[in-house]
Amino acid sequence: MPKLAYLGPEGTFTEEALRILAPEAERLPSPNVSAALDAARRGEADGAVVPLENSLEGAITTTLDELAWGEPLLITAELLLPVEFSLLARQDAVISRIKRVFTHPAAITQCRNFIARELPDAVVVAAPSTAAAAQEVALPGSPYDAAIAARIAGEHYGLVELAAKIGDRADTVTRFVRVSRPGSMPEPTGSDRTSLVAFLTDDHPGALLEMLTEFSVRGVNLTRIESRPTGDGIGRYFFHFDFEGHVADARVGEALSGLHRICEDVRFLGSYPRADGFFPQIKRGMADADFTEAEDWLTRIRTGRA
Ligand SMILES: O=C(O)C(=O)C[C@]1(C(=O)O)C=C[C@@H](O)C=C1
Repeated sequence: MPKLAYLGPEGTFTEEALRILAPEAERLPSPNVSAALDAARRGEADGAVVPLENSLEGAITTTLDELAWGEPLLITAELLLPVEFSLLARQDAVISRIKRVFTHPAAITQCRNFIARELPDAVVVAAPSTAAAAQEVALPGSPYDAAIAARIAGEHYGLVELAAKIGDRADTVTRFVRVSRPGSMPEPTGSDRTSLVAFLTDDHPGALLEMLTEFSVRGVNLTRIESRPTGDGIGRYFFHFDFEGHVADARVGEALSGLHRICEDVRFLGSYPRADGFFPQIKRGMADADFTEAEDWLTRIRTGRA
């Protein structure tokens, strides 16, 4: 039975994602995303499940940076989880008397309208996770009056639900990934995604365009691009890419080789089945057979057999 670290404690959305991605796994709650990934790196767990992006808020930057800089980890699976938030408090609480709210920063962003409308005078404080907030609010002497978390966290920590579905949008989803130490990779399915980070050699006009061209000329469709600061000064960025296809696909392999040639460094973050099951249309001339045929043609020319 694999052991997977996750952003805990019990009752986080990440735990819900883990239960769906790996129902058989033993669960190791961690206090934050970095700790969950470190548990996987150190071998205390066989892998980890962490949030990567949200349909309303965008990238979970801690996860992006951890995957870019720390000891390499590979994404082996992804999951899209609808997220619904509740306002949770101790027994007998009333909304009008809530002055201090505790929750994860991602939840603050996703419930901005509710907070402005229903809790205009409340101070909202960032918690390590939504479930950590619920756990804290349940303590008798807690300085917080309410938590914003999943309903299940309220049930788990004995809180009452003062308001349900308080997110700004009903259709918000968070994308979670399962990661493990480099080793075996999921086989291509035809409905795959690949992730990587690329570091520029130097800053020059068209540097990003040159990287994008490596994808574009091979018909590789990007599904996410993100720039993140390198930390070396204002204006210094590296890039995260998610795109359709598997590293075993010729067009993806060629795009990766191209990036490797023009970038200072490229870190491969894994090829894995897409959660939405979408099978992309492969552009004319970009299927594996087209690459093989072109390679054979070139060999015939080079060996004087054309
Ligand atoms: O705090 C949690 O419950 C989490 O699993 C983290 C997290 C996130 O980082 O985005 C996950 C889903 C929601 O978008 C809000 C918080």
